[in-house]
Amino acid sequence: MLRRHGLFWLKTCPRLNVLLNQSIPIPHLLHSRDICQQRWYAKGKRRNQISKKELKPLNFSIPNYISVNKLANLLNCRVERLIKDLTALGFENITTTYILSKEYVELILQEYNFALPNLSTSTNLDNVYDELKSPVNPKLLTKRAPVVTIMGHVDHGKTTIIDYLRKSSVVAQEHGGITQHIGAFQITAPKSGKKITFLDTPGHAAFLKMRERGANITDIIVLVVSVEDSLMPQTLEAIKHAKNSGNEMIIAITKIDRIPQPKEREKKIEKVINDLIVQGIPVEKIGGDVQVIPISAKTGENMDLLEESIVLLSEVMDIRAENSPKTIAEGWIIESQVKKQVGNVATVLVKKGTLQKGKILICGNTFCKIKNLIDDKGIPILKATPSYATEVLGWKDVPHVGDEVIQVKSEAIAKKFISKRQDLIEVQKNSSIVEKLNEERALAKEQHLNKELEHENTVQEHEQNTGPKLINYIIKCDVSGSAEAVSESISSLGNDEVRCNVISSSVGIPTESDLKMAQITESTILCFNLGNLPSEVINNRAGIKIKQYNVIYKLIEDVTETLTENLKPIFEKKIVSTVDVRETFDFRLKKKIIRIAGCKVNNGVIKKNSLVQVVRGPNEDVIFDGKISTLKHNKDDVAEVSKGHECGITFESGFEGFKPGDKILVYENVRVPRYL
Ligand SMILES: Nc1nc2c(ncn2[C@@H]2O[C@H](COP(=O)(O)OP(=O)(O)OP(=O)(O)O)[C@@H](O)[C@H]2O)c(=O)[nH]1
Repeated sequence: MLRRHGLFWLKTCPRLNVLLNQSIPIPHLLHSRDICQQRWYAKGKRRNQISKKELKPLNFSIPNYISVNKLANLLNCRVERLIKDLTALGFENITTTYILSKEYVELILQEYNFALPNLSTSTNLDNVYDELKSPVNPKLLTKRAPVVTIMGHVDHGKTTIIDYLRKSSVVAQEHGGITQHIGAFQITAPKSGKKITFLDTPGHAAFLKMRERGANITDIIVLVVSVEDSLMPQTLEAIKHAKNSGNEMIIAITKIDRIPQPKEREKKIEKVINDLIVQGIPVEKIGGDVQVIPISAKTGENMDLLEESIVLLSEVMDIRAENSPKTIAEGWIIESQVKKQVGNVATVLVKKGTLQKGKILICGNTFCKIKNLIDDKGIPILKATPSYATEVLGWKDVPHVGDEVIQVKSEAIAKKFISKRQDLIEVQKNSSIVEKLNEERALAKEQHLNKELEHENTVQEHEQNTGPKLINYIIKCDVSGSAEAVSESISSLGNDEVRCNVISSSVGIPTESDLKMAQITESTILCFNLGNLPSEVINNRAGIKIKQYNVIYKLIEDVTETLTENLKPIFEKKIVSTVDVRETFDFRLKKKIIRIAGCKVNNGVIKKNSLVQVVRGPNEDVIFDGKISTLKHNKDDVAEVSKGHECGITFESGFEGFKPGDKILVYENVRVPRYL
């Protein structure tokens, strides 16, 4: 493992002395590529100074992964020497079986003065498709409609505003009254006749990620605040996102019809405005440019004003996009799902260019030849221009929400780039497997050493080493946005003892391979918004637990409960009776003399097999902790003796160290309820 901080290059590597006085920050091990790149960069000058003559030819090809032992063989050096050099390079706890990735091997080979073939390029998952895009040509920019996101606290009225705007009832169709995924649609503002595209972001905290994406692909954020509640936690969150995204903002104070009394209404609106000022929003009242519009989406009061404000602001912003016949189309996936009879469908918000039937799009690991474009009213359309959100049919696989869509010239190009991307994913996956393997080996070694030093609390140490207990889940949802959101909201649940572990999250009914994966990983499958599941899934032969939900907080509650049940039990002693030792008797049984405590029960009941502590003196020092062995009343064995009665007691493990004046505390171990 690499050291995370401090000087990286040490004196033991003579070629590295040049960097001795530089402190190179070392990022987390996972970013091995970055680490290598930093080192290459830091050493670039020095590298250029090494003449070609000094370099040794490399007569083997560098494998993607190789153990330290095998590398030493290839380099024809002793493995102890290689380990020493690796330690000097910043690796820790290196063993002969430690696996090195190609990037590290390249670095090491350079240290050993080998001539390297072309180094790994800096292509990564974020930029692998960049070369497909066309550079922006300012001359071709034309006006486009603003993309508006409505944000705010749960139940403050986002859906009702959208509902009013498009005059269709969305509120009534939703499960649990919560908007469960981003919907997008374009309206023509009735007064100005200008177009506005709305993204309907969900109000529940679980959908934070989707909302973040909404904020990033939007031009204007309409922040909805209920006049009755003023700013609430999710309003503050939305303000934070709005500030971070740098989008323009308009405030809509909703539900004003609920306060008909003008003076009282004015007072409440004032309070909301003041709360906004406290949050650093430059509203017009203090000379800022953020407009505040009190509205009622129920009665329609001031709704025209809100639309006009959006149109006006977008005019000022002069929002444009490139859309010439040659422009390569780009956009974002804002929703995706598998639809019965239609197949894979994704809503694409067009950023530039035009989507048309027959064009080919690439997105993540999938592509599509556009079969059809459908607008938000379910009507097929011929093309979708910038700022338009349209359902795109024809995807080979369901694309992920938030992923970028880029037009490509042919299916062959799409396939070529997808395979390039998949190679990168494979490398990344293998890297994490290798890292895990290296860590497991290091842990095993550590545990082996610990075993040698083992003493009474070894078990406890082991528990600490192995980390929290993982409760595994596989998530299946109707749309990929929900799958991500559900995964996001439960994967942070847990503590140091028990944690939720999301094995996978995807769209669609659980498949055979999901069930297999659940069996191998002992996972529960959480189904969200999937409707009725086939009985072969519910009653699967492997007995995999399948749980179904259509309200997100019920799902979170359930997972939390399961995690809580898996917390280690904690017991507390509860005293149920106290007994005084008054005298002691010696009783001869065959050849053995047995000592009996002659006692009186002060309160409660003492039972045969009761757990007891014998305590002594004013500090009640415990001199015995265990079970009683026999309980007698007069000369008879009895099951229990209650308050006020006398009894004779012997103790387990032959304890006879009691004397008159001692006290016996009878207790029960009571399980203490635990919470996450
Ligand atoms: N009287 C009145 N009621 C409103 C107004 N706006 C919304 N409501 C009501 O407030 C409740 C919540 O409204 P929604 O539009 O579902 O709120 P939301 O912010 O979209 O909620 P989530 O999707 O759960 O985040 C519903 O019962 C609406 O009828 C308004 O302007 N006036």
